[in-house]
Amino acid sequence: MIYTVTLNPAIDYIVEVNDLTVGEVNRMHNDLKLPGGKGINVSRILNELTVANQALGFLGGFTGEFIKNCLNDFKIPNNFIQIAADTRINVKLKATAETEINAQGPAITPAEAKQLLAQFDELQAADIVILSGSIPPALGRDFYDKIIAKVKQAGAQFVIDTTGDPLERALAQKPLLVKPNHHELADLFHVSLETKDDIITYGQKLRRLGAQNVLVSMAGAGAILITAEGVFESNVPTGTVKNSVGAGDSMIGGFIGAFVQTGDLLTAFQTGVATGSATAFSYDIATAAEIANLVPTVNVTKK
Ligand SMILES: Nc1ncnc2c1ncn2[C@@H]1O[C@H](COP(=O)(O)OP(=O)(O)O)[C@@H](O)[C@H]1O
Ligand SMILES: O=P(O)(O)OC[C@H]1O[C@](O)(COP(=O)(O)O)[C@@H](O)[C@@H]1O
Repeated sequence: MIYTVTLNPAIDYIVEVNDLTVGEVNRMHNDLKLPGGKGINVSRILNELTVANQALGFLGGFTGEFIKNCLNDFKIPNNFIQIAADTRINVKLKATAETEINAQGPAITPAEAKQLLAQFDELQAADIVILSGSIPPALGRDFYDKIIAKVKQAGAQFVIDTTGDPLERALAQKPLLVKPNHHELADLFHVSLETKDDIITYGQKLRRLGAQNVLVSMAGAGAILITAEGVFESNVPTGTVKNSVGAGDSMIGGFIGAFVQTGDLLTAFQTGVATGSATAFSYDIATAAEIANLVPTVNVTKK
C-alpha cells in the first residue's frame, strides 16, 4: 500500500485579481477553494492514476471537515487524526505574478501526535510512505525522523518532499525519491545554481548523501533525474499555465504512480513531468485524461 502523509494540510484559497494594488481595496475576479497540502495532492494524482493509496495526517475544525469531505467525494481512502485546532488556510494570490502565503499550521497536542505515530506500527515491507510538506511547529523538527524510524523498522520505502534539516537528516535513511525544485536544491546547500551543470552537480550530492533517486524540477525549464544508472533530462510540455500550485506534488504522484505500475524509473520520470505540467495547465489538480494527453510530448534523454 502507498500511504501519503500530510502533517500540515491546507485549504488552498486561490484568489485572482487583475492588477494588485498594495494598500488599496482590490476586487477578486475569480476565487477557488481547494483541498491542499502536499501529500493530499499526491493522493489525488495517485487516485487519478488508479493507484491504491491511503491519505494520512492531521485534520481539524471546519477547514479540516471541508478537506475530509472533498477526499470522501473523490473516493480517496483516508484516515486522518482528528485534532482540536483548525487546519490552516493558505492564500495563493494570482495577479501578474503568483504569490503564496502559507500559514504555520495548527496546534497539535502530544496525544494527537502519538495517535498518528501509532498508525505506522502496522507497516509492511512492501509499503511506500510519501512524506510531504512542512511540519507544523507544534510537532517539532524531528517528527519526520520518528516516522522514518518506523518505516525503516518495517523494511518499507519512503519518499520525502520537504526542506531544510528534516530533509538533510532523511537523506542518510536512503529515501526512494527526493524531489527538490532547483531553488530548494540551492537553499539546501546555501549556493546559487546558475547552470544546468551546477544543478546536476548538487543533485548528485543528494544521491551521495543517500537518496536512491533524485528528481530536480525546474518549473517550465525542464527536469533532471539522477539514478544509479546515470543522469537523465527531459523537456517540459508547452501550454498555458493556469495555476501551478500543486505542480510539484503532482510530479511526485505521477512519478510514484507510474513507478509502482511499471517498475521503470524512466517511464516514471516521463509520467512525472507530464503530470506536473498537466496540473500547471489546469486550475485544479490534473485529471487522468489531461495527464495521458501530455505523456507522449515528454522526451527523456540520457546526459
Ligand atoms: N511553467 C510551466 N510550464 C510547464 N510545466 C510546468 C510549469 N511549471 C511547472 N511545471 C511542471 O511541474 C513540475 C514541477 O514544477 P516546479 O515548479 O518545478 O515544482 P514545485 O511546485 O515543487 O516548485 C515541472 O517539472 C513541470 O513538469
Ligand atoms: O507544507 P507547505 O510547505 O507549507 O506547502 C503546502 C502548500 O503546498 C502545496 O501542497 C502545493 O505544493 P507544490 O506547488 O510545491 O506542489 C499546496 O497545496 C499547499 O498550500
